Amino acid sequence: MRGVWHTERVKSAEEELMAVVPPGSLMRKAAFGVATHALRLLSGRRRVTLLVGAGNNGGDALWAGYFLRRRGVGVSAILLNPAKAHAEGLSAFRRAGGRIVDEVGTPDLVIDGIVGLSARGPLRPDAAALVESVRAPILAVDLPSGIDPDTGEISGPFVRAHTTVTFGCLKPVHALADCGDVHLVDIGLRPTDPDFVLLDRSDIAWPVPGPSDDKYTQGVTGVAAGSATYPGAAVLSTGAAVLATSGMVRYAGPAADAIRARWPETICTGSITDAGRVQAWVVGPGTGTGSSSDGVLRSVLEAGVPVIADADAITLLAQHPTLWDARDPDTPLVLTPHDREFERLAGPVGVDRVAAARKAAQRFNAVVLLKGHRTVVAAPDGRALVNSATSSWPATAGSGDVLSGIIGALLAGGVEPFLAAGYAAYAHVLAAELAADGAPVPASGLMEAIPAAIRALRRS
Ligand SMILES: NC(=O)C1=CN([C@@H]2O[C@H](COP(=O)(O)OP(=O)(O)OC[C@H]3O[C@@H](n4cnc5c(N)ncnc54)[C@H](O)[C@@H]3O)[C@@H](O)[C@H]2O)[C@@H](O)CC1
Ligand SMILES: [K+]
Repeated sequence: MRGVWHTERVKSAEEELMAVVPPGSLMRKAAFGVATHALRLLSGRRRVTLLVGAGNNGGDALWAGYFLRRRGVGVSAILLNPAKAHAEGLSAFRRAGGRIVDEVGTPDLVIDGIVGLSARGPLRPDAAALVESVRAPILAVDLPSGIDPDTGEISGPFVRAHTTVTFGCLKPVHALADCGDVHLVDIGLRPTDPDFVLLDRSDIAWPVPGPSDDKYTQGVTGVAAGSATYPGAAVLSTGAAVLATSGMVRYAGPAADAIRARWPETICTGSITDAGRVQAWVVGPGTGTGSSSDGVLRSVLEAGVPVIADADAITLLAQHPTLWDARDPDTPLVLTPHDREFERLAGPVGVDRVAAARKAAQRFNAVVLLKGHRTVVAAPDGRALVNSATSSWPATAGSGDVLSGIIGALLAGGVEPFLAAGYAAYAHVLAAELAADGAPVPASGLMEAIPAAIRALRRS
């Protein structure tokens, strides 16, 4: 599990550290890390251009230029604001034989030291024009300039980085925006209590049966999904639950025939009232928002077991707030909105997706999984994680139905709701990657790759 810290917290941790280390040493450590990664990217080629802004980010770039010069690399620097360029960095760079130029030229690598942690908003026109003229790969110092450090928002021209070299700890931009390959350089910073986390494969403890388990003890997943119009949503959600657990899956709803035909191991009933006992309910995919769906959602919320409410269930909760009263406040609930569903429920997502999910999680006393290329999971107790897609293949019809089934299986297996949502998001992305293998994949293919994804997770 890797932590991510907001820039204000990073800056105060840096200030504390700077007070006890020799002046300038942090910047030189950071810059040495930049130069090391630049040499790797250059792999023998020898021309670098630095884009140098007015702050310490530019200072890092100039010191990196100094270290590169000492390794015999030809380094030129464009000073965006010559009067405010970092004084020590600039004199070291000049001493080492670095040149000040006006144009990017044709280097093998460009180092972006335009702005770092203190920047807000897109690149200004002069910087944007320079970046536009770059043809070489760009190594960003700390973060790609023009992208908001705390939210990853892109609101105008920005740097497309091949690689980002950052210092001390990860900041939100590294989890929420495309920074290329991200490398972390240790400068001695040791912040605690991250603002949110990123899960690694090795963090995921998928529930597996033990010698004394039977089909019931592993948790029975109930699925209340699908309709005459959308039986496929039920097939995908139920199938995902079947493949994500070796416990039992019960289906209740109007798509029972389709489920029986595709998933013979499922216990099917037409109605939620005679579904039997389950340890978690999945509700919402493809149910529609009519009065019978409203009744089903009410019954599920009253059942007193963990619930994952997806798709139409979210719209129903937004349309009929009295439905919330059906839920015992202690009943764990996971909501899995995409942006439009989120807006119906809690207002516009806005630019800070983590803050939006966190606020909604507190308001609804539920785990909120906000879907996207970067999926955010937030818990009512303030915990949050971000799970990045490795491609956009999961953005396909029915993909969300599959995700809901995986979450349901994990909830039924006793995984706590925040981690159930996080593990499911991770496995979902991995299944999509394995199934796609470079070509479009339908949601049914993604679903069929769930066992391969779990196998890969358990091997790591
Ligand atoms: N504080 C520390 O201990 C360390 C800081 N380091 C570096 O210092 C950076 C932070 O430095 P600073 O706080 O000086 O700030 P920045 O280098 O992020 O730049 C701030 C400057 O850019 C201007 N600016 C803000 N938004 C802009 C925009 N959109 N376009 C153009 N200019 C803009 C500001 O007016 C200010 O002059 C980090 O990102 C990192 O690279 C590293 O040297 C490691 C140690
Ligand atoms: K930068």
